[in-house]
Amino acid sequence: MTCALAWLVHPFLSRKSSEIRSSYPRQSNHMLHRLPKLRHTIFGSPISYHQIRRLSLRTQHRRMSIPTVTSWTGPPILLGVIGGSGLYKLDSITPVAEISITTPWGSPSSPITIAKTPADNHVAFLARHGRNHAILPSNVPNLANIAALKHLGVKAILAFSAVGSLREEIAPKDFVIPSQIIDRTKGIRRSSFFGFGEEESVVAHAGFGDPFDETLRPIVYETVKSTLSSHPLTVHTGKTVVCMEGPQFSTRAESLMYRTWGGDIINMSVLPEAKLAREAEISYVLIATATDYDAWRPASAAVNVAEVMESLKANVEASNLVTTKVLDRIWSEIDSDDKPAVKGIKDSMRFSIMTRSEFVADKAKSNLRFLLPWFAQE
Ligand SMILES: CSC[C@H]1O[C@H](OP(=O)(O)O)[C@H](O)[C@@H]1O
Ligand SMILES: Nc1ncnc2[nH]cnc12
Repeated sequence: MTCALAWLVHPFLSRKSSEIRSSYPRQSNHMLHRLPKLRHTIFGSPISYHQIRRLSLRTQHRRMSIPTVTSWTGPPILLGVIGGSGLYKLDSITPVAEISITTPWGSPSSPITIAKTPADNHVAFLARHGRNHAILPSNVPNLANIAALKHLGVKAILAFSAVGSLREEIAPKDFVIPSQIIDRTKGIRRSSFFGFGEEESVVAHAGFGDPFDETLRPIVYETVKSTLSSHPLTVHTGKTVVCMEGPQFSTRAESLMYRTWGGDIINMSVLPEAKLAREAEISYVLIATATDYDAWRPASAAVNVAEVMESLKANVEASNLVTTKVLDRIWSEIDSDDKPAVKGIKDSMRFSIMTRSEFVADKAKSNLRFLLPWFAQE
């Protein structure tokens, strides 16, 4: 049944291939000539639009009619968007290129789409569970996702997540911009760029008291609220998200316990994503969309995938509407290093790393410089 439902809601699977092809604007060679500012390189050498065009035709993504590149030298990409369940692409903004990046921590969940907002700002989008939703929450390559976005120059991430509601007043289809997190993951996900792998001998303790960026959170809340003001739903903020391991949903006893702990909503994805963004010195905000009442309501059936899917379609439509406004609004808060949302986090890890650089192995240094270019340079 799960498969059948996934098939129904998945935007690619549920549509004919001809529809998919035509949903992306075609860029003729002529149009590409009219974008002189977009310069791409492959292995450091500049390549022409004709080469990009030829390359892209060789890939499976040619049906999207956007070039596939391995690095980006076009306009700055200050904002990253991570799409969650149901949000495998952004329909409301214009894709201009696709980037395949490999990081010291592997490849991201999906190729990264560079897309243009209505105000012509370039943002990077990736699908957390992959475009075919084939990656379980416990298996999401969070380090690669965050490192790839940071490497592209991203200063803030707007993440989307489908969540269960632990409160009567948060109804399915409501939006929540949470302010706190309770960690109920089970230690099976790597949750730090430090202390593991090549970076085993590097100790760092990032501050995480306010897990979401407190400058951007109220701005995102106000923008989402005004964008959806005519919709029959409520936008909440100042709530706590419980992040559980999954993939199974909670028992009724667990769901009731999370309520006594102060949990308001529950998902399986915000961690370690938010922790890794903090270590990468990227401001992070979550837009959560409620899909169900989890398992705490005595008279209601406990959540199942069918219930989640039912809300998901409306949530995805509303999320696409929200992105048309919120991306440019966030951009205006991060377009210079003097803005509080950038200033507050830039260089913050300089004061969190305990290990002196002379004790760090060369490989660990080069890996960490992919993320934090200033690391061990002095
Ligand atoms: C599809 S129900 C459970 C699944 O949905 C949420 O995913 P995401 O946060 O990526 O939207 C939740 O965290 C679980 O991974
Ligand atoms: N009830 C729930 N528990 C965990 N993650 C979810 N994502 C959507 N609904 C959820």
